[in-house]
Amino acid sequence: MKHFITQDTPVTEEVLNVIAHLPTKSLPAIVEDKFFVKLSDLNIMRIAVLLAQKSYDEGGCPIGGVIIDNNTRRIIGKGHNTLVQDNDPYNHGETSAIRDAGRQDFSNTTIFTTLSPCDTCATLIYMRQFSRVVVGDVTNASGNEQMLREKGVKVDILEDPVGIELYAKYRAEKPELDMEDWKGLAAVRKAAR
Ligand SMILES: O=c1cc[nH]c(=O)[nH]1
Repeated sequence: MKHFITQDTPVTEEVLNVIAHLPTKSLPAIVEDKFFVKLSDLNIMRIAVLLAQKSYDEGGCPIGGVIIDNNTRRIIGKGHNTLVQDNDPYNHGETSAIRDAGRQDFSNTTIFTTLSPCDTCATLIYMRQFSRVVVGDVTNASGNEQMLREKGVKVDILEDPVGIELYAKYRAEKPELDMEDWKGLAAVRKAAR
């Protein structure tokens, strides 16, 4: 059957939003491989930011992640933070995308994250041997980029102004949630002392 999104489909925000919302497992039936080849790093980061927006709209922390195969540029995993939605003390944008991709060899893949990875996500990124991480926001948070480079992960900064604005808005609205999510409950308690 012909794919719904083909190599001739223009790369628009609306199409990227559909891809963000579709289950990853359904993508091969709906999106032609040649469409993925057309997507630039900026386009993939937009998908991650649209996932961050989805989380924000659900009342959660606005951080999204997308994992692509370096050769085919096909999306093999994606997700967003669900600390609030799932009442899960640890489901970050990156871990959500990694869980979606499953237990596999990530050494020929790139993970896009809308926010600079926290200590735990950064550790997971090098422990699972990702070849590259693309970071969409080092304005609101940063710190693990150098460590990742030293561990052999290629780090590219590709800031997305919409994602940066969204995160700054959320932080201003929910500073405690931001701190709990990024630094843990220990940091929240320390700040309250
Ligand atoms: O890397 C991070 C940090 C905070 N929250 C996330 O979802 N990811």
